[in-house]
Amino acid sequence: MTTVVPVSGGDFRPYEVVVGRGLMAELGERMAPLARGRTVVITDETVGRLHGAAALASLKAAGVHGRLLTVPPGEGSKSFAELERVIDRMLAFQLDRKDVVVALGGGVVGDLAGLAAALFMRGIDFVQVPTTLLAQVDSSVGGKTAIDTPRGKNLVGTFHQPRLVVADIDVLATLPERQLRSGWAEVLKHGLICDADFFDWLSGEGAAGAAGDPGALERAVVRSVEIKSAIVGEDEKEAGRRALLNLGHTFGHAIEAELGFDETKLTHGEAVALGCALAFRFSVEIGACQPEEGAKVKAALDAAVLPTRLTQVGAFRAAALVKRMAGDKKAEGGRLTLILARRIGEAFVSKDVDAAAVTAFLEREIAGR
Ligand SMILES: NC(=O)c1ccc[n+]([C@@H]2O[C@H](COP(=O)([O-])OP(=O)(O)OC[C@H]3O[C@@H](n4cnc5c(N)ncnc54)[C@H](O)[C@@H]3O)[C@@H](O)[C@H]2O)c1
Ligand SMILES: O=C(O)C(=O)C[C@@H](O)[C@H](O)[C@H](O)COP(=O)(O)O
Ligand SMILES: [Zn+2]
Repeated sequence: MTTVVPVSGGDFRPYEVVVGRGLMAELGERMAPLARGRTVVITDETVGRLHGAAALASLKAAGVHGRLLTVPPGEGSKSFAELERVIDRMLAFQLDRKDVVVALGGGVVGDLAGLAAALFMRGIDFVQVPTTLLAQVDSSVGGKTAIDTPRGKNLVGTFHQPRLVVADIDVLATLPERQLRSGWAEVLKHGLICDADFFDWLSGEGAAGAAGDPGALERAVVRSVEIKSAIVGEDEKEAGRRALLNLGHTFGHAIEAELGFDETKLTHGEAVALGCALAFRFSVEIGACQPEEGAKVKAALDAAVLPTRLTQVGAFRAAALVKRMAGDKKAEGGRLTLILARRIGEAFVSKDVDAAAVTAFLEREIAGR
């Protein structure tokens, strides 16, 4: 069964997220009304090899001319250098304002291609065809596009909403296990933010999704997209409620930056898992949340073989992590903003968090206490 989740609200043009099986074959047909001219399919080398031909064949069958533009796989492609190269190729292909970019890949391709589309001739349309679980449940929806700088994650970017998102559950069959589990962290995050029943299902019967069961994956993708769509519709530019989607990310992004964005050490999803565990433990420590809730979060993450302790990941300095956290986009005047929780399913934005308390907390975590 195919599910269509609408994304609408605020100032942006509404669009649909289509979730189901066998959708790659329908890509051309679904895109034809948007792509009056040509498309460039931006992908990475791995996804291009596995799914590029199917995407191009589907476009061709619908009379849409497409060509592939390939970037190296990995977080390193979210860079000024790669952005420049991609835009230069788009100019060399003589794309014009009526042409459409297709982002075929995980969150890295989506963030980079989305930013290239936003900048090219001051902005052209783009379509997200997410091929990782993480991209299907999170990065393909909501219009955040960005590259990293050595100073931090996603520090240069725009809000540029896609015209359409096509999430084919079948493409997840080729995804390595570790990537599937990374995406699962963002799925669990959606339950933790605002849907305790969803979290309970994910921790029980639904956990089959983390092991690749397509039925459970489909349900997890649909519910995640519904949750994200509702939040983005209310607050596109993260003036308030959208910051909840950053649960686990203030810690997570700092940890990723300290590891030099090396996903062989820690993927984004793993960083989010660890960040969620830390956010719940800190919430317990300040008395906002009961210890049993933190334990349930850790159990769900452990079951998905995701990290929950800094000591599992590497050696860190608390002061260095807190310095990174103060440079996060949610920080105001260097004062920390954290997403904390009252219970599973009820996260809240906490501004002006005491940096000394966070440092002391992290020192204990680093010492394994
Ligand atoms: N814009 C947003 O709202 C948002 C949300 C969450 C994450 N992100 C960003 O997304 C990025 C992480 O995305 P990701 O986890 O998808 O990583 P990724 O894009 O690097 O993909 C992970 C790996 O899986 C491979 N791959 C992708 N699809 C495949 C498939 N179907 N079969 C086999 N291999 C496949 C890729 O080549 C890559 O090596 C981070 O940069 C993060 O900051 C953005
Ligand atoms: O869409 C959002 O909003 C999110 O926060 C989703 C996050 O999972 C994602 O990693 C996002 O890219 C983080 O954004 P940032 O603004 O904290 O860089
Ligand atoms: Zn994320």
